[in-house]
Amino acid sequence: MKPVRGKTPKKPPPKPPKNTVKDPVEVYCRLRPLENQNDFVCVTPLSNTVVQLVPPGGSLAHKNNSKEIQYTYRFVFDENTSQKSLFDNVALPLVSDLVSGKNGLLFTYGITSSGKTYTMTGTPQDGGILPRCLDVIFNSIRDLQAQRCVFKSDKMNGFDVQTKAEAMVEQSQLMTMTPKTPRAKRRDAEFEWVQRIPDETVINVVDQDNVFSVFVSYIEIYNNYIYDLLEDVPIDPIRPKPPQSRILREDSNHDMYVFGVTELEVKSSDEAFEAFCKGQRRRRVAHTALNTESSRSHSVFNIRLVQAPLDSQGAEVLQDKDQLRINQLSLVDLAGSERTGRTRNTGDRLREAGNINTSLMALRACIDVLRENQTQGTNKMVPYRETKLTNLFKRFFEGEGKVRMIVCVNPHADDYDETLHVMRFAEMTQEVMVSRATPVPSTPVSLGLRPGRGTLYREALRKTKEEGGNLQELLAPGVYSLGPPFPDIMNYDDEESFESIIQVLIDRKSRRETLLSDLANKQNAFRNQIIETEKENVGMKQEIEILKMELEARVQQVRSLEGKLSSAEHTTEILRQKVGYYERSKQTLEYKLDEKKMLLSQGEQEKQKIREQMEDRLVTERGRMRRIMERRLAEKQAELEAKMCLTGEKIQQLREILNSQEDWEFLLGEGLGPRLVSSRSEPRLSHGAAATSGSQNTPVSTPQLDTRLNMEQTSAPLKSVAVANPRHRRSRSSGGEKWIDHRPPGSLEYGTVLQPNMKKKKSVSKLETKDITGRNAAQGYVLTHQEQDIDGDVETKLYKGNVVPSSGGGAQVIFDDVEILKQTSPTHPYQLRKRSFEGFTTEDVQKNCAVSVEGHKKPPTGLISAKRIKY
Ligand SMILES: Nc1ncnc2c1ncn2[C@@H]1O[C@H](COP(=O)(O)OP(=O)(O)OP(=O)(O)O)[C@@H](O)[C@H]1O
Repeated sequence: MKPVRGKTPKKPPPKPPKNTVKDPVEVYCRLRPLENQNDFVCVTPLSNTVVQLVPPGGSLAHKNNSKEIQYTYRFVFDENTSQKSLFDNVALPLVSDLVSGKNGLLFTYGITSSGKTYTMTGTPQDGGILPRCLDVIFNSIRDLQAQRCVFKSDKMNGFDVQTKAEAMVEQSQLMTMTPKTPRAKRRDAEFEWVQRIPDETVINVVDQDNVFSVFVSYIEIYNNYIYDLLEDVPIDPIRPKPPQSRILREDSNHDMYVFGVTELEVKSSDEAFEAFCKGQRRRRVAHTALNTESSRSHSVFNIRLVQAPLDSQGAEVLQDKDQLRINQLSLVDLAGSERTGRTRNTGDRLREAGNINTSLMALRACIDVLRENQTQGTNKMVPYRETKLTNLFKRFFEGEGKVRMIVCVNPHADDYDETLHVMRFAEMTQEVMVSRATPVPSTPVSLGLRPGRGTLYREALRKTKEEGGNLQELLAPGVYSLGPPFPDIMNYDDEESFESIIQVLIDRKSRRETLLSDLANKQNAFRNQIIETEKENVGMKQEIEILKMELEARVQQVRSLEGKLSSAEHTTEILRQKVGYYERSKQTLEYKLDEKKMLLSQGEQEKQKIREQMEDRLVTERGRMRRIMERRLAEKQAELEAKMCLTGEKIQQLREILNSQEDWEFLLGEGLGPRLVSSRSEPRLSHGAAATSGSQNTPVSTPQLDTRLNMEQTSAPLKSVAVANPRHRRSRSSGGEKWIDHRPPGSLEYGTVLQPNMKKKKSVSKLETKDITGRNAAQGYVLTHQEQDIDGDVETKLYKGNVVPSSGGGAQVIFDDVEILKQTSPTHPYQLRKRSFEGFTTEDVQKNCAVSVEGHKKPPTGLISAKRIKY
């Protein structure tokens, strides 16, 4: 049968369903020893699983009064833990898984100088996890390694399988393509590594019917760029250029891989470690040349183990690509997790630190979402795509296998704040669950390959070698043949030939019997196995039925939830539209409000302007008024002073008259007639000339009211003016008294019954001296005064007084009553408004009357302007 070639294009077999059993991410804590034993520590292990953080004075937490915090991990390794012990506990199970066909991820995490690199790489004297992993892998697959180039990368993260002959051709091509150059003198550090003490551990679970090949790749993620550290392109230290970065691609299994990365097939741990050293060297040179810092990058060392079953004879690898098993152990040394603020970086360093943080933050974010999805049943998208690092890790978190993390801690008190973040994140990481790898038999039963064939073959090979047998013979027929080929029989008569044929047949018969009995045993075993499998099958079927029912119920539940979700989405959409509408309305209103505010402020400004103008005008007006008033005041003062001067002069004259003790009769005897004196400009003892002009100038329609009629002898000297004597006052009620009814020309008839009671009267339009002096003098006097009031009505005032003769022959009228007649309507044309004397409404009348009514102690009842009347 022609073997199936690895290059044959074939559809990959469907992936087996993912294992539902899940294990948490295992987190281990390692404390490194202090550099200076006298330094303060902030981290102390309390037990194998618990570690305690105590905030030192000066830390943020201490300022916030935080207390000590305890974190629990799968195991806590104190500062005395050896590299070997750590490896055995943490990494060895991952190596064991790898050779059993399972994936694994191990990463170290912590702040700078916490011992990540020490844990991962270690020292030549005491290797870390990486060299030990390589040692143990090769210790375990030592004799089971495939010939070089039997497995050949298909450049798409997979492998093809080649025959031995093809592999040989490939090898020779490789050798010619990469001629061996004389190795440069090893540096001391590398030489030390060559002399390292390897780990002797061997894993015994390795399938002896398989062959193995180990491939390693080494990449660095720096500023979110991936660099191939095993690439054979020299770096020019004089004119350094950044190396070519690599991209990530997805393979046919939807796993991410670094496209075009150099993957070296290594046949020993030394060779593998040399590749690692080469990568380290390249990393160092690149970082030195570009003046960057290697501890700020993440380094990923991938070990891929390819295994395939041996063919039925146990001699060669089965030429079936589908039977290849490719598993990976990734060892990751993450960059320091310190934050930018603490390191006070600038420029490129800041960007670098930012990128470290970005990828570490992205890792945290992925872990947070994973936790949430797993613990709360949500289905949020995990942001693996955020960074290259998380994208590479996706296959481990989403696929099957083990994920382990070593959180490295420097217990130094100065690092407390950063360490706190690291430990908190590490503890949370433990809540993430990863599917356990499904146990898959290394050689499928369907292939009908006999277990142990590899061992048998190798044993036969060893024996043949030892016994000096024909190796070719052993290799040619295979271990399960019935024996060596029939001898060539040239002559059938030859006895010896028959003998040898008989011997061969006997051997074959006995071998056949052995094989038959072996077959019968195998059949029995196989039958039993089938029965067992059948039983399991029945159980599984029942289980499947139950699961189906559960699934159906879940599907219903999902449908109902989907319905709710869609209605919620609908509601959300409506609400979103409403919010949009309100937002727009708000904007419009805000715009209007702004406009109003603007108008308001303009109005305010105008108001302010007007106010200022008015204030200016007021000030001007006040000034103007003040000037007018001052001028008037000055005029009045001057007038008053003039009056005062005149009054003083008159008083002086009066005093002189009084002092002269002349007889008043003498004055009357002079024959001087009385005359009407204007009271407006005259004092009580008026000057003759002034009195005459005052009486003549009074108009009829708006007469200037005289409240006193002082009838004096016109030619009398000034000193002859009489003083009113109240004792001389006569009563008007005496029925026989004679009245002078003085109506100035132009007076209107008032034709009412409300006439003053005057039996004897003499009507005059102009008062003569003789009317009130002498023997025929009247005793009463009535002055009719008419004027228009503010309502437009005619108001008639009848001023009544008594004529009192004065001692000098003159006479004086003393007013004691006024009647006011007012025409209010056509039917009652007149109405007596005031019956009794109520005082006088004009200032002049009051003034003169005040003198005339001297002697009254009280004003008459109903006096209108009592205060203005002097007694
Ligand atoms: N467990 C340990 N025992 C002894 N020495 C240790 C241990 N851990 C770390 N060291 C020492 O501490 C120093 C810093 O360690 P290391 O370089 O591994 O830190 P790191 O976390 O990798 O730092 P970076 O992030 O800068 O790469 C080294 O000199 C290392 O030898």
